[in-house]
Amino acid sequence: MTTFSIGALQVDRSGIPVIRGVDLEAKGGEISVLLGSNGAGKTTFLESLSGIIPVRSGFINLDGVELAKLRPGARAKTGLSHVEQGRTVFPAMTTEENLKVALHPDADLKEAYDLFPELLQRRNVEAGMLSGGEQQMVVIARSIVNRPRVILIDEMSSGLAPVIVSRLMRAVRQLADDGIAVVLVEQFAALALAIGNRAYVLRRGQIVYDGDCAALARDPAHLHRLYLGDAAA
Ligand SMILES: Nc1ncnc2c1ncn2[C@@H]1O[C@H](COP(=O)(O)OP(=O)(O)OP(=O)(O)O)[C@@H](O)[C@H]1O
Repeated sequence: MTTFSIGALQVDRSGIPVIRGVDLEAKGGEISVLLGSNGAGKTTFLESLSGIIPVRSGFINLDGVELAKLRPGARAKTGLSHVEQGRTVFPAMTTEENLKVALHPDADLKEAYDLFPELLQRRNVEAGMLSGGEQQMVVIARSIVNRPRVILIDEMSSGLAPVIVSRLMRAVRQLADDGIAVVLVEQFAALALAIGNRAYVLRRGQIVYDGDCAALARDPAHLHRLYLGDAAA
């Protein structure tokens, strides 16, 4: 079973420490939910894992392979996939062309369409013409065509209607049930905790909660205090 293990991670932005000694473990078959208020460092954390920005120190280990010094493409080849914020489809290309962009010659689109069968009837539509929810489906589906072991998902729900968000959450649960280790950064804390296994709360670049999703979901007041820190004490 996949183990994605991050330890003592430190990341700076413009010379300022943003991630300050983070430990996190994500296991295959599980959703690790990462919560935290705006500016806590969630996007910076995911970007440092996939190699978009460099780490200052610490380790990023995927099933015994150390990733922290590898380029983004090499990290992807070891099985790490990153669904970035902002639904970055290629608008002039069709749904299917978008799905094929990152496809290895020996891979196929079956799993992408199994995850989101609704994309089949939209396969020849230009991605720029799709709804926001459909575009998010394309981006998530594209992230699995090369069979990653780990998927990092950043704010997939922003600006989408609740019924679409629920649909996406079900799909993300399906990915974990298929054995992938999912790290889910999400503003809709209650929805994410409902499908997740392990929860982490990040505040000012440090983990202030590491525990069960269900326990945190049962105690919204605790979650609120974790978000706000001393200000809520
Ligand atoms: N390109 C950058 N250069 C310098 N500082 C940055 C840059 N991007 C983000 N930061 C700073 O790093 C900190 C963490 O930002 P980050 O976007 O990682 O937080 P976040 O938890 O993802 O927030 P949000 O929920 O708003 O996306 C913030 O203080 C932010 O101002």
